[in-house]
Amino acid sequence: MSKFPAERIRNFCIIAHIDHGKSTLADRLLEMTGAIAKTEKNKQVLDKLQVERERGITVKAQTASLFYSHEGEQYLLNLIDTPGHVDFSYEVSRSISACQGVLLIVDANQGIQAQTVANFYLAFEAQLTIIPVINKIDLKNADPERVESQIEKVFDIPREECIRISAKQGTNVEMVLQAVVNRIPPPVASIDDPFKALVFDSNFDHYRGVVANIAVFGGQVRKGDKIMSAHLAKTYEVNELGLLRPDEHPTQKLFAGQVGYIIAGMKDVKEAQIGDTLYLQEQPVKALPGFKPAKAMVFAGMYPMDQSEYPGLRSAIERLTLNDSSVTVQRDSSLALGAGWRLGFLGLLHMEVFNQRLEQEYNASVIVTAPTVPYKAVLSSAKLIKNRRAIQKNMVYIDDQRVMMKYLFPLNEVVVDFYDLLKSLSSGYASFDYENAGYQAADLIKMDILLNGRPVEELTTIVHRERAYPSGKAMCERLKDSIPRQMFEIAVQAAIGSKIIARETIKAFRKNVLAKCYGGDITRKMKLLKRQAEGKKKMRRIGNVEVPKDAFINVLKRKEK
Ligand SMILES: Nc1nc2c(ncn2[C@@H]2O[C@H](COP(=O)(O)OP(=O)(O)OP(=O)(O)O)[C@@H](O)[C@H]2O)c(=O)[nH]1
Repeated sequence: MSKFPAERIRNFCIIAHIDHGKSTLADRLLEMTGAIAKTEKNKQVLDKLQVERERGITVKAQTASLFYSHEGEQYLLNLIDTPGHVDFSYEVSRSISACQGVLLIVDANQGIQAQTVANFYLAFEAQLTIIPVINKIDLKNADPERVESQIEKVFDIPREECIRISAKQGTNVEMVLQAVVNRIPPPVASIDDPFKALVFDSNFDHYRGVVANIAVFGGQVRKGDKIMSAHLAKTYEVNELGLLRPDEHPTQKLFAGQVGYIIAGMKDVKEAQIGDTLYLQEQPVKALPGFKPAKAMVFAGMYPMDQSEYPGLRSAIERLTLNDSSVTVQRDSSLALGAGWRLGFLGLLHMEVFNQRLEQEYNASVIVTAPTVPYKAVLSSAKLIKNRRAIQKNMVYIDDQRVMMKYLFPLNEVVVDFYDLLKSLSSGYASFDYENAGYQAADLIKMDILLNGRPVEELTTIVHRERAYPSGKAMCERLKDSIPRQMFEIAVQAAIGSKIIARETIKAFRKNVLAKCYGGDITRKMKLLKRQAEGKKKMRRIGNVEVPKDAFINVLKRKEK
């Protein structure tokens, strides 16, 4: 690719509340600039992961470089599509650091939602140019007038700046491209400076090692150059580099202002830290500011199904955390489950997605324990503090139909199923976002779960004293439903210290899988026994009780989704 002057480069990301149409707009922009063909098959092309396609959500930010001709000049537009769900907002803040502007998409029917507000502030604080785009104007009950009023009121952006589009039908999408060129400033990056690039994302490829996504803030880099990373000060030779269109498109060089990928023989995942600065060996530079580390909100234990799978699972977790640096990892071990890790996530969906990616992309099978939130314990005898429930902080009317409320909540109340509950109570109309407000004193106690008298440490929870009885009862009931009957009776109990507060009994039952097999068809018998053995692999033995691995996470959910 020929050298592209920074004045004709625009770096922007698409941010929005979940389902407001980011990925659909990205598809249209890719089609209109010829990056992908216009076919039915090309839907949500930037959602590459299996988990994204299955769940219909974006979890990873993706980059695509587009060429766009405007008034006789060719522009290079670097687009980053970002996730909408609260649990992945870290991806959004990282993407923003590589951009000068954002397209803030708002659904013409739903209007401003919690994530619209949270993402707006991320962009606003980073002082990026914000282009409001009202999407889905083709919907029967679209009300772009109302949404424009909301944007004016909540974000103080004049309504004239809003672009009304239908990403699905392609209406006015050309106006979005023009606005990107006309309103977003080019990156401030000079080709005459020494090479300096920010690693804003990275991936592990089984064959080529680390593939780092970089934004070039100065100078240029070419294949064969010797580069160093500020973090470890190790030297690497650039093997390959290029643009993401959205697939890798190798080039000879990357220049100031460009966004692309680089492969430089980094074999160890620890070598490509997200937020690191790359520079030429002979031209050291001052490191770029990098990122504030993400703060884990939900913690859970992860263990291999079988201890022999420990090394494999360890490298899978290391590689996946390279791709998702917001996960924190600490080694841990448990009597029942053996050696494993304690992982920190930004939320429950984040945890589920990480688990699913481990299984799908790394073929790793794991046991996940019940999620918990961080507490600070004061070890003193009687310090009883008043219960603190949600406290309302403020309330703003966005218009006559919507109100934005701020509450102070115990995190424990929010992480497990608050989001699902809020959605179902409000028939899907309410949305929410949260940020850490620090620790608060509360009257909490430790509740154990016992199976035939033996405590299952993975299911120990910290609960509010007033909630202990109903929560113990509910956990016992759910465990009763998740543990299949076995050859002996099983007592499921919840206890506070030595006091039992709830109990359920699972009756004895002998499952004879051969019962229906009359006569002597040995191959059929073997098949049935094999299937039973496979089922058993998904179980963990605690004392003499076999517990399905899903039980560890299922018991904490109040309702099935
Ligand atoms: N009617 C209509 N539907 C749209 C339009 N744009 C997107 N949709 C639909 O809205 C749904 C969500 O669109 P996506 O593009 O996946 O939304 P997203 O914002 O990328 O979602 P996340 O990445 O999960 O946050 C899909 O069913 C789209 O087909 C539009 O202009 N009109």
